[in-house]
Amino acid sequence: MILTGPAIAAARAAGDIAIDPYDASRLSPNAYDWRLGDDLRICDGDLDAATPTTCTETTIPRTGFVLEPGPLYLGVTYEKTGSEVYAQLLNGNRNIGALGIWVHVSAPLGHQGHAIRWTLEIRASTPVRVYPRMTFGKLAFLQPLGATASYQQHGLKYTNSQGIEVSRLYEEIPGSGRP
Ligand SMILES: O=c1ccn([C@H]2C[C@H](O)[C@@H](COP(=O)(O)OP(=O)(O)OP(=O)(O)O)O2)c(=O)[nH]1
Repeated sequence: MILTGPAIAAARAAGDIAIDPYDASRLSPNAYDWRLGDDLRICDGDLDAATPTTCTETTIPRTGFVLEPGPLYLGVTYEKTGSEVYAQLLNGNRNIGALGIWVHVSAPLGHQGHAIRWTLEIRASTPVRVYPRMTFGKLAFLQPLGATASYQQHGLKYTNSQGIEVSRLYEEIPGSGRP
């Protein structure tokens, strides 16, 4: 089941959902309108799943930053969101899709028990200028079914994520160039 906007507001008031900073006017019928954070990492060259990705870091100026087709950009949500009770689905929205922007690459799920500023894997289909703290998509909350589970308790790779993080899949690949 997906939470309605009023249900998201009520769950936040009850302490079951954290959205920081929060702005009630960003609620829509079934989601919260999240924003693009200020920082961006531009991934360098070819990527290798067995090696930590190297990136060039930048801050998106108030005058905007042009995303180009081709490079993979790692961005971050402006909001820190999380819930011990609900799972989350982070996506773009109609406005962002119509600008040819992918806000993540095949990674929409936020686990229960994981409160973070999300890492975004951003791609552009055509050159497009983006601005810090612009609305970048919709965040939905889902009522899970089954025994209680928490990402935090499982101590998975991104448990202690602080802002933008590169893929840590290299930790799983035997003989990889792990640091
Ligand atoms: O684009 C995304 C997708 C997910 N997450 C966060 C939320 C989620 O709770 C966590 C783990 O996501 P996922 O389960 O997809 O990670 P994984 O690649 O399977 O790694 P792990 O082994 O840690 O589960 O990462 C992001 O920051 N950005």
